[in-house]
Amino acid sequence: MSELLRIEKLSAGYGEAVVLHDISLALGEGQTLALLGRNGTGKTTLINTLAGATRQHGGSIALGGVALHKLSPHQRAAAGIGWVPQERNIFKSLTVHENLTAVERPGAWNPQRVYDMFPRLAERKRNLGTQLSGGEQQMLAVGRALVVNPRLLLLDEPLEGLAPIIVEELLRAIRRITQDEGLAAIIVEQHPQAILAISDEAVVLDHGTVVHADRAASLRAQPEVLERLLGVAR
Ligand SMILES: Nc1ncnc2c1ncn2[C@@H]1O[C@H](COP(=O)(O)OP(=O)(O)OP(=O)(O)O)[C@@H](O)[C@H]1O
Repeated sequence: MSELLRIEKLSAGYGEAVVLHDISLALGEGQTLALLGRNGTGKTTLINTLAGATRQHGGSIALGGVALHKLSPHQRAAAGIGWVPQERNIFKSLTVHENLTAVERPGAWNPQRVYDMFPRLAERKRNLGTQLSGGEQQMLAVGRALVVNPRLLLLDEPLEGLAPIIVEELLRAIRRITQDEGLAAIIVEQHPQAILAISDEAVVLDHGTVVHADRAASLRAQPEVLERLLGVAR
């Protein structure tokens, strides 16, 4: 398996404030990484740093051997970063279809494939972003990241605040994207059960640094470690 992402001795934060310290990790092509940790431990900051939305103070990030440091968020999207931020950030004044076509780039994913995966979005094709439920907005945010045809998908708490039936639908889609289609992904979650089950690797952050890294299946099989690191048994 060839390497897709390499982060070395990364420190980053907001303005002068340094939130992430000395983070090193690597991810292979097609692999899924569960990024775990309690509230406020730096998960979103790491995702935002990969997407280019924070200030990098030191260290390096390379995607497919290309250094990201000097690239803007837009250039990082072109380099292969697909970002689904915690706030979803869909274009609320555009229709579902326009949200997808506005950012579409050539590749395997196109709006029709997104509609095949999320039939609810196909039904809402001509609705504005303001007319969507939270779950539909999240599906659109995932679809919008996919039609950019990224090499690495970043999902920041994609299941947060959604009804159980929508969580199931999104989990099925994420499984299809990462396992069947083999797209590499980093998925942030505070509640590890569902995400560890569909991930290859797991990293736990605390106080802005990596405190545990393991195969996802191995971490999932150690409830006492999960309890100690995250305060949950499974
Ligand atoms: N815009 C910001 N400016 C300054 N500090 C920030 C900003 N956003 C987050 N922080 C700080 O960075 C630290 C890590 O926050 P972050 O949101 O990355 O954690 P998290 O693990 O994603 O938490 P959560 O699960 O609550 O989203 C926190 O101490 C937070 O207060």
